[in-house]
Amino acid sequence: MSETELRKRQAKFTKELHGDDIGRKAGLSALMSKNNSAQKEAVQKYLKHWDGKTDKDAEERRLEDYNEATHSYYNVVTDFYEYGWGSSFHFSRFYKGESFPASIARHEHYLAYKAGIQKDDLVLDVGCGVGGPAREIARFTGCNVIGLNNNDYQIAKAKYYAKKYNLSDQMDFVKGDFMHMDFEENTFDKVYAIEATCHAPKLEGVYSEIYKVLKPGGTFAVYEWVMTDNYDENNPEHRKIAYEIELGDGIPKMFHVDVAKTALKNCGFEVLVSEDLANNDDEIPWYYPLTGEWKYVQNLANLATFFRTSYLGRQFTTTMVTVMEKLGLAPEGSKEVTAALENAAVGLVAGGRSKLFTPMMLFVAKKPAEAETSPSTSKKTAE
Ligand SMILES: CC(C)=CCC[C@@H](C)[C@H]1CC[C@H]2C3=C(CC[C@]12C)[C@@]1(C)CC[C@H](O)C[C@@H]1CC3
Ligand SMILES: C[S@@+](CC[C@H](N)C(=O)[O-])C[C@H]1O[C@@H](n2cnc3c(N)ncnc32)[C@H](O)[C@@H]1O
Repeated sequence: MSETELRKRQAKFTKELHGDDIGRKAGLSALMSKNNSAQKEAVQKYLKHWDGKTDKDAEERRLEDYNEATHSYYNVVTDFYEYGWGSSFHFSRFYKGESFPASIARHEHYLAYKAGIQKDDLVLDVGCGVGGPAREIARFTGCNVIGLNNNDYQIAKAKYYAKKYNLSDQMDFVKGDFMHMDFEENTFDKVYAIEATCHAPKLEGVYSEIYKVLKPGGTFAVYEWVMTDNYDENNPEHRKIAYEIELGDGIPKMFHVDVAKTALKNCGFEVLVSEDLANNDDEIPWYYPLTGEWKYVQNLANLATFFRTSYLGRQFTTTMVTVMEKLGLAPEGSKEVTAALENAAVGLVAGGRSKLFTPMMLFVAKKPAEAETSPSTSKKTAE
């Protein structure tokens, strides 16, 4: 199917699934408004690739179908993410006494700072979600942001929030696959990506597209999801953790940190910073909201978030969604989505505790000032 046909089909399906009036409802009330048969189809489209198989053929199929698989994943999890986490879909470090939203915002500010984003810069947010980080970074720096996303539902939501918070003049959100970007070469002053490029079937593909659209001398900063140096692909215990993360988070294949670093260099980037922000002595680990350990609760105002993300809260949500599905209040397949998200939580905590995995491998990379983009090279690596 051609790219244009796929886009049309995905846009039509989004209308069927979520209706026309996207934005006003979020979380469980948005879930309750979804079309039943479309939801069932979306859940099947996502889960068909995660049938427990970890052999090369199964992996190959997931890599090939990355666009549809991820599109379907975010069609079914976005409402749960907003309900449980908020509108920035990423992790962060936690300082003692710091509230949950403050730490999420600080993580975004830090990336903007490392990327050197300035007032009036034109910035690309690769895999922008519903625009939480774009809104924060635009306010923080005064830059202009284009958010790129292959999920129509999230784009509609991001546009709705930008308007609601009077930020439409500073940002726009466009549909597109980050493996094949439509922007002109040398367009953006800075590019950032937060916990999104791990959905790529090949990191060289997305990084080379970023290189292409970045101006010479421009900076790309990314929080990458990778398996660390402690990870051994041939160790079944390790592979199980990686698979749980892939399944629960809609990722075709978790790559090793060296794969990411090498990919950046192969695309022509000069890697200025390469640091695992999770590899530290922080008293409060990044994955604490998913562990349900009360000792880490920093702020009573965040109790609702803490409860929803904790093991107990997740069981509560699963039970509630199961009952809602039985009563016809939630669309069919919602229960399966909460089960997949449970895998995500378990895999992420196991990966975090064992330091086999990090969601915050910070890379800051520069496109050399004298760089000439050769379309043939960037095309070749994108394939
Ligand atoms: C998928 C990628 C690359 C990044 C997303 C990171 C996180 C924002 C999510 C990873 C697992 C998610 C879960 C939830 C919210 C968003 C995540 C932490 C829930 C807490 C949402 C509410 C559900 O009832 C349970 C979910 C568990 C997993
Ligand atoms: C975990 S979310 C992170 C969103 C956002 N960066 C944030 O922190 O809130 C990953 C995002 O990547 C987007 N994404 C995944 N694959 C993509 C692709 N091939 N092209 C464009 N966006 C993609 C998803 O739709 C989703 O918005």
